[in-house]
Amino acid sequence: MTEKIRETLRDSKKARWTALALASFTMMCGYFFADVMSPLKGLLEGQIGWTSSDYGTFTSAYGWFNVFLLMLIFGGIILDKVGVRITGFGAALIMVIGTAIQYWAISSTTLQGSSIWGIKSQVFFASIGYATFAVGVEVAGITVTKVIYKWFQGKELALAMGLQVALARVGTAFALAFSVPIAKITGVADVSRSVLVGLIALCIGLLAFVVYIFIDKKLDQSIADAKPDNLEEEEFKISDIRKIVTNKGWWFIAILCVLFYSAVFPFLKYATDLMVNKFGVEMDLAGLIPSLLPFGTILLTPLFGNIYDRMGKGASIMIWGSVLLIVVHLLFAVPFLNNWAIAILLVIMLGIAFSLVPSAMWPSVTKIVPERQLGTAMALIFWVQNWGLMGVPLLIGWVLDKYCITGQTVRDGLMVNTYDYTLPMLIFAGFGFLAVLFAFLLKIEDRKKGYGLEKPNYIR
Ligand SMILES: C[C@H](N)C(=O)N[C@@H](CCCCN)C(=O)O
Repeated sequence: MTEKIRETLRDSKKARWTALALASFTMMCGYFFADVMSPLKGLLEGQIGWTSSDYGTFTSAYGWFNVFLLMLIFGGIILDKVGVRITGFGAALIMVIGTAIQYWAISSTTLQGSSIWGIKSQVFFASIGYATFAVGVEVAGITVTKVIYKWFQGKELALAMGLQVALARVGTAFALAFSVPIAKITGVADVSRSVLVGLIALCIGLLAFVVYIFIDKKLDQSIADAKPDNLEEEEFKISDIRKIVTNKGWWFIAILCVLFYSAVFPFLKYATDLMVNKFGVEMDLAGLIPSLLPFGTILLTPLFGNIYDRMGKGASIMIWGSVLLIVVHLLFAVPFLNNWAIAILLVIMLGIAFSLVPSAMWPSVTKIVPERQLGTAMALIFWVQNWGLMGVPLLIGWVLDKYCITGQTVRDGLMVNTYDYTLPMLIFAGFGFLAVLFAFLLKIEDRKKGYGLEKPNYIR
């Protein structure tokens, strides 16, 4: 007698894609807000008198609570202990609270003129708001990974994760493209207006997650109904943290992650300046070339995810993506390749690398650790990654000031330094070399342990 496999809600295409759309929408709003201030640096200086170091303090706040107060790790543990509904709701709420604090700080006139611990009060509270928001958005990021695994395991797992990342990139692209127009919409520039739009978007994102909670409850009910013997699943224990950090495969992914992302996100922070100094692009247009990066990844990340689902080769995809990263940064370093058309080509190639690695890396984590440890494992990877995202921009800034100043010039009526970017680009290429090494180690470990990284995710 053949036993019929009982279906759960995840077998309904409509239900699982709706669940993905809701959770990804919340993340998209988070990514929009994460970058809403990036194009406003000049306006912040002009409108509310922020200096470059004020702006630097504010951006570095992203890691304050996540890295130093270990909030990200606590978030992962909470996720594995209490599940996606409470954690996701809490994370989305924290994003809203952080954003509201930041909006209050930026729009308030009462904070101007005073300081706290040597930091302008307005910068201080805006940074506290941003640091709070960062806890929410990072914990939401790991929660969404678990949400996607819950719905898409054995199905279109990497495609779904790729689509989630693609929607997040849409959020980033919207912030880069529309933050300045929003601030200037009435003709009088007001940076707080863009922050307010981000706050409204996040409130809608919170509502979307509330709707998700209802579908998630139905999924759990359908799983319980379908389980014939009603076996209790093993629960996450604090001792599982030891199991994660003694897992070599997990370390290889965490190190690959910090190396790869350190050669992309921190590079983007200096890319506009690189366009001016090396490729001779006008200041006003220089930001346009790096801003092309998210657009390519919107199409390519799900495409590569789909390839991984159907054909496997996850570890190989990560190796190829890291090799491409080296090629891009080495070509950026070659002094005579200084035509802006080459810069565009290299950013497009970087976009391909930045689609290849994430499309394979995040689904691969689910093959290396069991579901009950997924939140904590992801949180620990993000934590390691956040050190790189915080430290590498500081390292590059220090290298530029110490070794790369070539002279001075007048731009926009201000005397500024000119830089030779060869050394910073070689440093980024060095991260790429190490990333390839760890991607290979991961592939070898996969062969030894049989994680199935080279196998398709889709079980027909
Ligand atoms: C910045 C954040 N820690 C991060 O690494 N985000 C990834 C996407 C993670 C997707 C998890 N479902 C990114 O590439 O933006």
